[in-house]
Amino acid sequence: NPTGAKLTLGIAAGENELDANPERSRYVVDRDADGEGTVRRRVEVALRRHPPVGEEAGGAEVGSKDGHIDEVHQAKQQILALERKIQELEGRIPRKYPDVTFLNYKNRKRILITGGAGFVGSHLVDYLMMQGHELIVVDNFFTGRKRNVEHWLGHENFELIHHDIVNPLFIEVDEIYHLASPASPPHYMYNPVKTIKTNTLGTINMLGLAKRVGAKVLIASTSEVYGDPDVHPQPETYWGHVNPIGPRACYDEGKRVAETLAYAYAKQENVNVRVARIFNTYGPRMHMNDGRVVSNFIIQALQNQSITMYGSGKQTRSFQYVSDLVDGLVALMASNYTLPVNLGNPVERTIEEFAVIIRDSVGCKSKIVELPAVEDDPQRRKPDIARAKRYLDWEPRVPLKEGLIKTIEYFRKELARSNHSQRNIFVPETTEKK
Ligand SMILES: O=c1ccn([C@@H]2O[C@H](COP(=O)(O)OP(=O)(O)O[C@H]3OC[C@@H](O)[C@H](O)[C@H]3O)[C@@H](O)[C@H]2O)c(=O)[nH]1
Repeated sequence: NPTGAKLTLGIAAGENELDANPERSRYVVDRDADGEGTVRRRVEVALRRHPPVGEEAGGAEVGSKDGHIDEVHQAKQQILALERKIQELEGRIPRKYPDVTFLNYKNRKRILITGGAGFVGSHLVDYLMMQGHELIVVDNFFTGRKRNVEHWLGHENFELIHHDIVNPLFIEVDEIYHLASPASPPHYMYNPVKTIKTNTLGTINMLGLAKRVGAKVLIASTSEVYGDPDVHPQPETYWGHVNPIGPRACYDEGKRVAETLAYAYAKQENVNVRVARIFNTYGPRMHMNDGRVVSNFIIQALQNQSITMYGSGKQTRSFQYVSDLVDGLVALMASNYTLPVNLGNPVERTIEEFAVIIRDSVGCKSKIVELPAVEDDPQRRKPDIARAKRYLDWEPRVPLKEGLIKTIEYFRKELARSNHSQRNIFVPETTEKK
């Protein structure tokens, strides 16, 4: 609560009046009179009808003193529950924003981040906000969540717009980080047409906006443009090996078109573009139901469930921690380098090794089970990051073990939170074949 005003619990019918209230008592939770009235919640608590003494013939029992005590006790319990809820809500409203750097008008940029409420986007928001820039976050909340950016809500440098970039957007900005798109295979395969639209129409809209207002635009592409690669590790000069009609094509080909569009706008319309090919990334704020290997394995391990390996587990990936990616994105935007740049951690591991690392890091006894392989699953993946090193002076700094500790801690809290609010076992989304 930025104003410092206290939330208070007001009781429309005070405790002493409960006896006299025949129908319901209404509890109104409101702020102190701070003039804002922004948080206002009403909770109606249905009470058992308590007729005034003597209302019912021979009803001495109903209106008895014991009945009374019951109801007062019940009401007290409900008040306690409400008070706990208020404490929880108060905790969620930041009392104070992090201290952002002050930038003067000349150095402060207006920056649009599409998908800014998502996993990667929200970390980038934090970084750029701390640097003192003005941020406009656009998200359709398909996979993004308000929770990821709620700590900035109300800040004078921050704006959140619920908008789907498949539709045009007319705003004035200096830079655009175009991150919007589902990125987890089960999510992007869930609605392939929407995934293609986001990466084609959405990208056209962002490039059109960049052209109109003269903004620099960074397109978030992916290691998936290399498909199931027959060159290893993958340099940016490799053209890839993608099945254009397979289940992953909506994303792989969508991102390939996004890159093609970027360079077409650069050539024809002089738009200043940057293209980041992002390799597998993990960290806090991944959705529990993300469905990618990091979140699935950690959640399974934390619950002592079997760790689900798709196929033999001999396929490889290279995992980068999200803060390294954010550094790379910012460095790329700031650079003069316009060709695609791989951003990923080149330490490669098999998925089986990865399962063991997670199990050991969590310290559980989960079995590692083999499920049917995923169609068109890339078999080897490792970025060649020579270009990023040379032109951005960038390379990942966070070792896997260190990043995993933070990520496991995050998922531990997420699980506690979800168990508290609903069920006991959380089953991560998997592409397990039935
Ligand atoms: O529960 C699981 C989930 C996944 N896996 C396997 O783990 C590997 C990694 O799978 P993920 O779903 O995490 O991610 P993928 O590498 O397939 O795709 C990712 O590539 C890079 C990014 O652009 C995207 O975030 C995403 O498309 C795959 O071989 C997959 O089959 C499992 O063995 N078990």
